[in-house]
Amino acid sequence: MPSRPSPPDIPPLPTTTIHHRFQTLPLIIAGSLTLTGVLLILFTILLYRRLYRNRTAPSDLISKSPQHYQCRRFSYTQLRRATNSFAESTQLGHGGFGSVYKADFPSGDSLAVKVMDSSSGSLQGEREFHNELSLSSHLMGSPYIVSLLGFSSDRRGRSLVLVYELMANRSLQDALLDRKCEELMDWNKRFEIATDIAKGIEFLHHCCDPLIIHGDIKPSNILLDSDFKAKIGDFGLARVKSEDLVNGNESRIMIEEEDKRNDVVEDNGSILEETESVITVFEEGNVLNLSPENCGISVLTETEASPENCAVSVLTEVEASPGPESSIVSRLSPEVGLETMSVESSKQKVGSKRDWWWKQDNNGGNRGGIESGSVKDYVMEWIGSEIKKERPDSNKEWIKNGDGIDTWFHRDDDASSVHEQNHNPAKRKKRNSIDWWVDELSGELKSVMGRKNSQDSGLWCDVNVQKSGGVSSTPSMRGTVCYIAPECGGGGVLSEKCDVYSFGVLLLVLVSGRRPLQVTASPMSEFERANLISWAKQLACNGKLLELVDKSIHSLEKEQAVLCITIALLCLQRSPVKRPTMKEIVQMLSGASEPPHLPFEFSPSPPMGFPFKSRKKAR
Ligand SMILES: Nc1ncnc2c1ncn2[C@@H]1O[C@H](COP(=O)(O)OP(=O)(O)OP(=O)(O)O)[C@@H](O)[C@H]1O
Repeated sequence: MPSRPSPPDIPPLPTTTIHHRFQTLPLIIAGSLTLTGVLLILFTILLYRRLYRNRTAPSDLISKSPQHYQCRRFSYTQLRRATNSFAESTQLGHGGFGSVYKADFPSGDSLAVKVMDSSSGSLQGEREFHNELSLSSHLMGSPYIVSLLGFSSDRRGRSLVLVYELMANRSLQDALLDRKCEELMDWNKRFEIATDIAKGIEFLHHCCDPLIIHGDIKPSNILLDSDFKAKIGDFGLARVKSEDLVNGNESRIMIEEEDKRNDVVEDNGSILEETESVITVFEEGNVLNLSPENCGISVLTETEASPENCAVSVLTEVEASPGPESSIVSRLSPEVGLETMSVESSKQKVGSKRDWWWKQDNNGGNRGGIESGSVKDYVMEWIGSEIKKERPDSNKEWIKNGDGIDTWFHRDDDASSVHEQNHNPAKRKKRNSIDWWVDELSGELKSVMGRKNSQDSGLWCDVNVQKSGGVSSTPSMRGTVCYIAPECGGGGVLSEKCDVYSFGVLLLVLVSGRRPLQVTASPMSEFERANLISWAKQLACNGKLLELVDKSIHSLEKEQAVLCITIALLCLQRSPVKRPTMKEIVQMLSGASEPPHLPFEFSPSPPMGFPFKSRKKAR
């Protein structure tokens, strides 16, 4: 029998191979698991970093390393030693996002050191830090700009410090309004300061490359050296002029907007209707903070409240006639009507509401600071409490009877009436004093957004509005209440004409030696003077410009003073296109061009013979 072929011999697997396979499989699995894990971790880290960067760096500036910037890097220890561990005795002042210290180095040099406050977790200080650094190289070469000399920052960006040249007399705010330095009582010095500031802004707008808009011109950002020569500082809000602005697109939009607004004004003859309000964009870290400490309403004592202080007289009137502070509140409210219109980039009208500023309260959004009630009530309550502190026995009759103050508010001897009677007899629509008082507020305060204590307490309400960093053209930039142009507040478009407006307010402050809004204890009849801008307009209409000049000034050059006020009023025109450029202003101040005429709406009728000799220099 044939034998069945035996199946081919399958060589048995070597036991080592089987063993090896059993050994490598788990290794392979473990290896791929580890690799996947590592990749996942890397991916997560990258994702986190990207998200974190987006959250913290709205401008691409922040992604740049500090080494990118051109000024010197100081070690934190070096600065700490030079400031005696940032001792209070070395503090020069403090702003919304940090304190400034005098740093004395072993070399004998003294510098100013600004420590950005990071304690609140706000990103604004960080933004300003990077903004200043990125612009510093463009700002060199002007004698009218404070030099940024260096910085210090650790790798995690927790301690951010900027180092500047030391300006021995600190800010104009401090020297003129707080310390009332004798040197500044000389008219020539004030005029020189005005001219230097104008030249500084002219440099930003017309000379430096790229052109820069400061965005926050105000006395606390004007610094004075040992000779009281002025330089512009604090470029935390500055930004490069955008292409649109360079190409004139912005002007076109503004002209169109202006034309529309003028139509409205024509319709109803009310300046209040002309006011443009804005949609407010609250950003992280910007909290409405209207605590009394932050409010710069000055209620001066009676001794301080000389007429030359242009003060509001609440106390005398409190005694003389009925009507409590609360009457002021009730009278103020209906008068402050604002048309709310978005000036976001879309230029789309998104809604309309009245009483915008006064009505904003803490009930919505991420605002904080006020527990209940409107800002108006809060501020007025504070004014009231200040008055009561001054005169605890103030007449209780006020509370029962508000007629007196009503009567006062309905006085119609204000500039509007003068103007309307002079220029437009057909439209004798009377506007009372409170209209004038609030006209400017409606423009400036609508964009109020909070920030922490600022020592720029020269303002009606020292609440610096939202600042946005970066030199990009994001529409979230803000300036400071009372100095910010109406069209720039609350996210409006920033143009160099916003700086021109702020310069106008600053010029009035410089000439009058007082804050833009100031409440004092002199006669109630002076209440209309509380708002410097509307008071200046009234005086212009009445042909009494020189009444605005600080009575403490000696060696006054009347012609120059009138020139300054006239330029200020030109700068304060609501229409940005009507405001002069900084180049024109420098020419006016230096006498290189013909002296300007008052804007039509503020000129008395018959037009005030402008008391200038021709100041134009022969070329
Ligand atoms: N280079 C400097 N030399 C001397 N003092 C300075 C200098 N820079 C700032 N100061 C003083 O420190 C104060 C605070 O300045 P800072 O720029 O921080 O805030 P501000 O301008 O007052 O307010 P904010 O920045 O909130 O608008 C100034 O008002 C000024 O008195």
